Amino acid sequence: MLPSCLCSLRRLGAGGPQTPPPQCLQPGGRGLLVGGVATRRNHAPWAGPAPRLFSGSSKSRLGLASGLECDLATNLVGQPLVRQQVMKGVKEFLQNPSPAKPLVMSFHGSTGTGKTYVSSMLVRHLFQGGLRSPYVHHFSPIVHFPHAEHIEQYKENLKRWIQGNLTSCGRSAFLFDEMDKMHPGLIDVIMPFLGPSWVVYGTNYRKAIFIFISNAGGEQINEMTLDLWRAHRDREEISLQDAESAISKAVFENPQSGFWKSGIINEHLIDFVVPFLPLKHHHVKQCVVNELVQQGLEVRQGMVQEVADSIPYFPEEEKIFSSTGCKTVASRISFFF
Ligand SMILES: Nc1ncnc2c1ncn2[C@@H]1O[C@H](COP(=O)(O)OP(=O)(O)OP(=O)(O)O)[C@@H](O)[C@H]1O
Repeated sequence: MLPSCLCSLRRLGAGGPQTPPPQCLQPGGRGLLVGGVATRRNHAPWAGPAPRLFSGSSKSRLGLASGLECDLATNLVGQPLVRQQVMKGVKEFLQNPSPAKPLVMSFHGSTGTGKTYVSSMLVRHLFQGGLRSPYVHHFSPIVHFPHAEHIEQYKENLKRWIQGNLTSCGRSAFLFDEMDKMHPGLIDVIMPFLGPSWVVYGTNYRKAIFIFISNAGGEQINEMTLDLWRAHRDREEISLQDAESAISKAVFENPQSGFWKSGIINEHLIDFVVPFLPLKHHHVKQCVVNELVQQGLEVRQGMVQEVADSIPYFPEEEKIFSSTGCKTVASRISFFF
């Protein structure tokens, strides 16, 4: 049973106007890691309380989780397993004032299935300002770690960046996009931050959130979903265990993957491996409707059908699952409107 629909509250500013986060804000607290180099030092020791959103009771933290749950239920199309897994992780984590380890989730699936969408939804509910919050750190290999020859420097910078920001504010989130494009070996530098150890370099890192996003395992998930469809079974019947082992195998066997031979996988540091399933035609139609509503445009069924029909589907013959998920929906609407 869903909680009463509170999801519009934060979007409308239920947390009040966008007040600057009073706590955890330290000089140099916003900065960018450009080309693997922090543009501002961010290591100021900070003894203040956690950000407002995290400093309340476990009840008020669970209120944030309810908002997320509602948003996922209302806007995320065709991914009940994702909803279930993400909410399980977030609720358990927020409920516990003293978590045993950071929350580490890894999102896998083919393009346009909602990985980035869900991660930004998650941080929007948990952090005022969402992706723009100074406590949310978003890394993209192409932007932040572009040159393989600088990997040692990147490792040092990344470790210092995480350490500095977690020393300043333990309730921070770190998003690693396009893990399949990350240089193998780089990500292992953050291993000490992902485990249950109480203190690393003098700080408790158990309250952080780490999210990895990648296409790795997407083909295997699609294949498993297709097999279910051929067996006349629901795509949601995909077993989490099977999906997890297929994903682990796929990332582990790919020498291009950021997780290749990674201790993060070996040491089982990921708490939730979240498979994003390929979307069907009717899901794409729902994405079109959502997009029209969001853009304030009139929803005309004929046009919804046309946009959904214009997207490529696989397998070639039966055309069951969208090859690009809902990714191109927004850009296509202008052609048909
Ligand atoms: N399951 C979904 N439910 C609702 N909207 C979706 C879903 N999947 C994708 N979308 C829409 O498509 C857009 C692109 O999706 P998103 O960026 O999350 O894809 P992705 O899985 O991260 O893809 P990629 O692997 O290419 O980065 C989203 O901003 C959202 O509007």
